[in-house]
Amino acid sequence: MEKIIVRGGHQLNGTVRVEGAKNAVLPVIAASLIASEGKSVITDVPVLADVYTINEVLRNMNVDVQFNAGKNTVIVDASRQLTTEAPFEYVRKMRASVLVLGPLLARYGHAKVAMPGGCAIGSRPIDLHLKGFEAMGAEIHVGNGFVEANVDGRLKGAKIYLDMPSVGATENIMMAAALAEGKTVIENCAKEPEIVDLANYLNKMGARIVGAGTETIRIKGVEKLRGVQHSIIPDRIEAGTFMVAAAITNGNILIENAVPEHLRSVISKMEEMNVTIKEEAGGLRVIGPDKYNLKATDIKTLPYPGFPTDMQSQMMALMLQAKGTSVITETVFENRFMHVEEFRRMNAKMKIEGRSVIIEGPSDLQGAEVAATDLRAAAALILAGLCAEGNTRVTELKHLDRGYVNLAEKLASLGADIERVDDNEVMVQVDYKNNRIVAKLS
Ligand SMILES: CC(=O)N[C@H]1[C@@H](OP(=O)(O)OP(=O)(O)OC[C@H]2O[C@@H](n3ccc(=O)[nH]c3=O)[C@H](O)[C@@H]2O)O[C@H](CO)[C@@H](O)[C@@H]1O
Ligand SMILES: C=C(OP(=O)(O)O)C(=O)O
Repeated sequence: MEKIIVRGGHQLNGTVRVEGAKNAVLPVIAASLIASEGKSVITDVPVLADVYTINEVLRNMNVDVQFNAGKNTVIVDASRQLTTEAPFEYVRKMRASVLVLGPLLARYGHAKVAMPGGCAIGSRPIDLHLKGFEAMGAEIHVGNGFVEANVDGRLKGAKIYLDMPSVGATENIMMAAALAEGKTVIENCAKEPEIVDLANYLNKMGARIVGAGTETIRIKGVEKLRGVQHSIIPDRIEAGTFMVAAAITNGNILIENAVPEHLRSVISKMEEMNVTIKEEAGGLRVIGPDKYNLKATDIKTLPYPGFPTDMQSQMMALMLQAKGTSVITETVFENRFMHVEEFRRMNAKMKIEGRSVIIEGPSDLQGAEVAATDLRAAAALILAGLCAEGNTRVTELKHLDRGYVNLAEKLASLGADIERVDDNEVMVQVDYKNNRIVAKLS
């Protein structure tokens, strides 16, 4: 079993560049299914396991997908006749596979996708996606582990109010509505930067979408969309993860390509904790205070522009180092605290009370063997390892590889003592496409 070994106690300094956003590239690649003419050329694509998975989902439907990982480019040609199914083997690996539902339904009037189950962070139903399609005239049938959607002719534009601002439902409905007959209005929709990126992409393809990034998105359906070029926005969660790496090690890191406007809630909370953050031409500079000058604070995760749930576990690692009592309340997912037990194995002083975690800091963290429970938990445990005494061994790296490109290598380039090793603790390099070791480095 592969693991990452971190030996704590090193200050991180230097420059690091963030990749294109995982949560933007997945819907953008899914949306490429709608283009019945031309090729889509997607650039700034991060080389992640999830990108390989979404590419496989599309190939399985007869889409021609070329991934040039060296150039961070995916070229999608969906102009031939496609099949309209996504089996469980893909949805199980990556829930974002359900994002093919909207594009397929809009283009072919039919889609069949395996029902995603729950996962380590909560039950994660897709009822709001399905309600949206139903409002546009689709018939939905759920059975035998699949959801099947059908419509005679084209979907019809509709007024759709989302009970909660779901990112995936907003994306799926927006993609479906782009090809529907007439006008669709989505109210109480998600406002994440990744929604805006997807709307920009669809508009370049010929869609007519306004209001992305606000509570109400209006879409005038068109008959056809064509392939275009699009570059993916930078990953705000990867940027936030490096912000914590600087803050937790009393380091000084310039995070290139970070977009400050996408990180306002994270910046403001870290500033409250005494972290210095400067916007520079090249990106964001983050300077951590001495361990005993990090101040405790409270956070509550919320839909954007609130504090992102995808930064919750990394902030928890930082709060373990802060002086005083910090409280984290998770309101987006019902069960995103699996990492708490792992932190406890590292001598963290914290307890769960309902949807909150109460952290008494600063903890004298001790290295231990810990298992990643989801991808952000993987990053958070590595971050805690950066300031723990002794060796921290993080296992279950399949979660990490879904969402971070070479995190260990990037942290090492900033001065961390960290390596990825195989069973025999020999340092390795990994091929994310085939999920196997390609080189032993020591
Ligand atoms: C690939 C991707 O972009 N993933 C992100 C996306 O996930 P995802 O799109 O799955 O997250 P949602 O915004 O849909 O989920 C938010 C909440 O709404 C609930 N819900 C959602 C849909 C639905 O039909 N019914 C329902 O009840 C979910 O269970 C959850 O409690 O947004 C999350 C919230 O910012 C992030 O943590 C994920 O990293
Ligand atoms: C929860 C996440 O992703 P996903 O929705 O793909 O599981 C995440 O990126 O932290």
